[in-house]
Amino acid sequence: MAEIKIPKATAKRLPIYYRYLNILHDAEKNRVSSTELSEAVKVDSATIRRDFSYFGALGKRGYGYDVDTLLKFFKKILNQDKLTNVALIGVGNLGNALLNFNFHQNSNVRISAAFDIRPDLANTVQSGVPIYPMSELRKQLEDQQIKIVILTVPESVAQNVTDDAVAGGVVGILNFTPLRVSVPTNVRVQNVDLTNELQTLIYFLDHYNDNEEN
Ligand SMILES: NC(=O)c1ccc[n+]([C@@H]2O[C@H](COP(=O)([O-])OP(=O)(O)OC[C@H]3O[C@@H](n4cnc5c(N)ncnc54)[C@H](O)[C@@H]3O)[C@@H](O)[C@H]2O)c1
Repeated sequence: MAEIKIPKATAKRLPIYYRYLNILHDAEKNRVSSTELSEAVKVDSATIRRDFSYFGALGKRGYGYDVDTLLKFFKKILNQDKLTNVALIGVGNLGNALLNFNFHQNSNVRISAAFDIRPDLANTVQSGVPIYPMSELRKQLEDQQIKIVILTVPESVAQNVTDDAVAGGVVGILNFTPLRVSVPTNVRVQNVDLTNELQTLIYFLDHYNDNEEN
């Protein structure tokens, strides 16, 4: 399962499919056609069929896709059957908001540790998450086997903090800072930029008058 290589665009759509399949499952639906799925998740059905084809012949002509089979499959591929602990570095405005937002309710991801340089924050608990001083970063990452961090520190320290996290064994970074951090090739960085997202939204509203994915 882990060896399946899928295009990035397909990988991005997997959580969307997964969420909708859960809704179907809760509604006790046994099967779904690519057309139905297409209308629900707003991805055209040819794309859905192509996406699913990367995983082998999962659908049957005239029957559609078996919801439970798909669900099991996606659960496995998205690692939803195991809890992933992530750490957050930088407990400021944005960091606090993310700590407050309980990821665990909707997914199997949980922020299990947070770090900050502010001495008054160290050894406190915010939104149920323990805050550690930066001096404990490596030890905690290693002890808790955390491989993913959310980066919400000021831009000026983002590279240094990234280097420390990578030295602690981190292989995935959700980067909220404006800096495009440099990492070794085995580390993956996902940048989140709300300004970009807003600009993309405005672009699509200006250029397309329906909400089909183009
Ligand atoms: N991607 C987005 O859409 C988006 C939106 C808002 C903010 N941001 C970015 O997120 C980051 C945080 O923004 P904010 O408003 O929460 O800032 P903030 O100043 O409120 O918080 C930053 C926190 O990082 C801590 N910190 C500073 N240096 C550190 C270090 N070396 N190690 C560990 N912790 C350290 C500070 O003590 C503070 O608690 C900034 O880089 C900002 O540009 C991104």
